[in-house]
Amino acid sequence: MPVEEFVAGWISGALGLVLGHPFDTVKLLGFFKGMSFPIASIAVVNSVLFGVYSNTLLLLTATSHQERRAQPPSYMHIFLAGCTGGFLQAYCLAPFDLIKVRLQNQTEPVAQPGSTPPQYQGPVHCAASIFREEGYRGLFRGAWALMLRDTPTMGIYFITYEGLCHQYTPEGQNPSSATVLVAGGFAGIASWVAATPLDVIKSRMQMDGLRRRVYQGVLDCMVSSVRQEGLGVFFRGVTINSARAFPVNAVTFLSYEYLLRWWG
Ligand SMILES: C[N+](C)(C)CCCC[C@H](N)C(=O)O
Repeated sequence: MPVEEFVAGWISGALGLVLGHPFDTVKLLGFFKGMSFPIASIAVVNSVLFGVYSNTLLLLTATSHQERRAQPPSYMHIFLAGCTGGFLQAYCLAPFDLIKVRLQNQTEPVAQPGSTPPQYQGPVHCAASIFREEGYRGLFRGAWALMLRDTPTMGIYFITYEGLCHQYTPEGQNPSSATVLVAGGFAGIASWVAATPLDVIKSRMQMDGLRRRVYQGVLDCMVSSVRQEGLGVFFRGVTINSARAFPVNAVTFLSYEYLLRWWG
């Protein structure tokens, strides 16, 4: 099994993440400041995404990453490989994302003298507390919504990227850096716009269970959110998600492409 894609996915994901971090922190007005935890989690998650995507394409089309420029796979195959990558990465992402959301939603200031300390002191403490209070399954709270969010939208992600690269690149050549940046940026926006409704639901499910369980499941969470707040609830955060998605995914795809060209 070719491993370059896993490594390239890891490094490129980390670079994109460094760029997107300020947006991510603003998004929930939280104080998720440390970089080491997100870097560690993106290492796993992005390498699973790109590694599984590329190896699924290899299975479906019997072409390696290098051969695919000359023999481009069909959009159906790209979509299926993207969905497979998205599904598996969502499973790996679930506990990390849960911890991120729980930490970002803590509004108490960090350890001020005299005040009650925040419930979670950091990522490791947060993971341990969830495990203690909500069990192993607690670490996967919201995982279903996350899989529903990422499976189709990672298909959209790769289709947009490959489609735009194909459109602006002469037959058989590698796309230029500018093309990769723009195609990557728009791939990020397209998939985030499509993912935002389930992103909202996912975050609510992840916050549920802290005190009293409010939602019975994904569907119940959707229905009661729409009843209380109207359909607009599904677009909450779509602007900030898109603003973040462009630079993050432009850099992610650029470094991914260049690392693979460099090694291949
Ligand atoms: C599928 N979904 C839209 C959720 C994400 C697509 C892009 C993933 C990228 N690591 C990022 O953080 O932007």
